[in-house]
Amino acid sequence: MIRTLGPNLSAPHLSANDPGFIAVHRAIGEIAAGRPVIIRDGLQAVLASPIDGGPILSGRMTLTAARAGYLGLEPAPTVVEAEPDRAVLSAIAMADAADVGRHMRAGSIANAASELAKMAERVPAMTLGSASSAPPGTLAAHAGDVLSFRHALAATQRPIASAPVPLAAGATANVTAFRNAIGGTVTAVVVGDIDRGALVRVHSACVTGDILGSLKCDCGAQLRLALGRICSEGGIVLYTAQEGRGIGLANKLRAYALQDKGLDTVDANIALGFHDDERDYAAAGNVLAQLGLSSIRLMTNNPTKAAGLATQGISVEPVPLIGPVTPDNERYLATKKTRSGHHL
Ligand SMILES: Nc1nc2c(ncn2[C@@H]2O[C@H](COP(=O)(O)OP(=O)(O)OP(=O)(O)O)[C@@H](O)[C@H]2O)c(=O)[nH]1
Repeated sequence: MIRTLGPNLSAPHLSANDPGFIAVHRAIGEIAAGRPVIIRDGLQAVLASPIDGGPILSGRMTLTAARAGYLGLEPAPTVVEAEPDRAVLSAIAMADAADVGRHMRAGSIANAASELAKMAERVPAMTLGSASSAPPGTLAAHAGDVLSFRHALAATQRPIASAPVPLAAGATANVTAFRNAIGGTVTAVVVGDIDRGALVRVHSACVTGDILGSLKCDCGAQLRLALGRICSEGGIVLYTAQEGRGIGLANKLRAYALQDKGLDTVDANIALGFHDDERDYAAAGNVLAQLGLSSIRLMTNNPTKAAGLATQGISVEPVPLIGPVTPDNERYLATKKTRSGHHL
């Protein structure tokens, strides 16, 4: 049983109506579309553009601590200075080996640039240019607001619509779409009367496993097992939009390509500049609280997930959820056990 010390009371610095929050939301859209944005901090202002899709602004590019460490540099946020060439910079940002020349420790603007790229589901490496060269109308966001954004966003989940849905797993669920201030969803699938100690699965989206039936992971099998259990015993599946452990589908497919070259699932994430797991459980905790639950039996083998929900003020008793081991997912599951500490 994982017990909490109390709800997470640290107040977000931003609220969804603040101009700073709205500016970051728009900046994420710009980066997702491959357009540069200005990032300000105090009197400083820098133009930033994603290496995977945006224009190359110069040979200066941000790297996360994870990517810097992977390249053999000090594992700290870094700015490299290289030839202003897409192939050279892309190799430094995401190839499995690359030579880095001049580099220096990154400041808050470069950190915010990498964070914006992550939130736009791009590789977290941004080329940097002079803000004075930005075309009129270029969006600007403040570095501090970028770095506070996720925390503020998690508190904005609201139920939008509900309907009964008959499930192949054997019961009719009440399905509710929760939406946050920028449209991100958590889907709550509720069967039966929910009370203290309810059986809950907080499932991270996996298009390949859940929908396509990929055999590389155990996600689809776990989802079906969890739906089967709530249909027979009552409970909740929260389907959260955290594809690829929070890096997004395109980056997960990049990670798969690196895995085919020999990296395991943890190192593939790190090679792309991400943590091995980019998820947090603030949105899921927020939705569980709105469903009136402060104490749950959580179907998971992942101690980080149980601890993540506990920091949101939910008392968690983990319940194992073991899918079949197959030749295709054997290595993936072994890595989850030995490197990510899953109880398998
Ligand atoms: N980055 C990355 N994500 C993956 C990979 N395989 C599956 N995923 C994603 O991992 C998430 C599921 O995480 P898992 O670690 O399998 O399981 P978990 O949810 O942490 O743990 P359980 O609660 O025990 O299932 C989903 O978002 C999948 O899209 C992979 O090789 N790389």
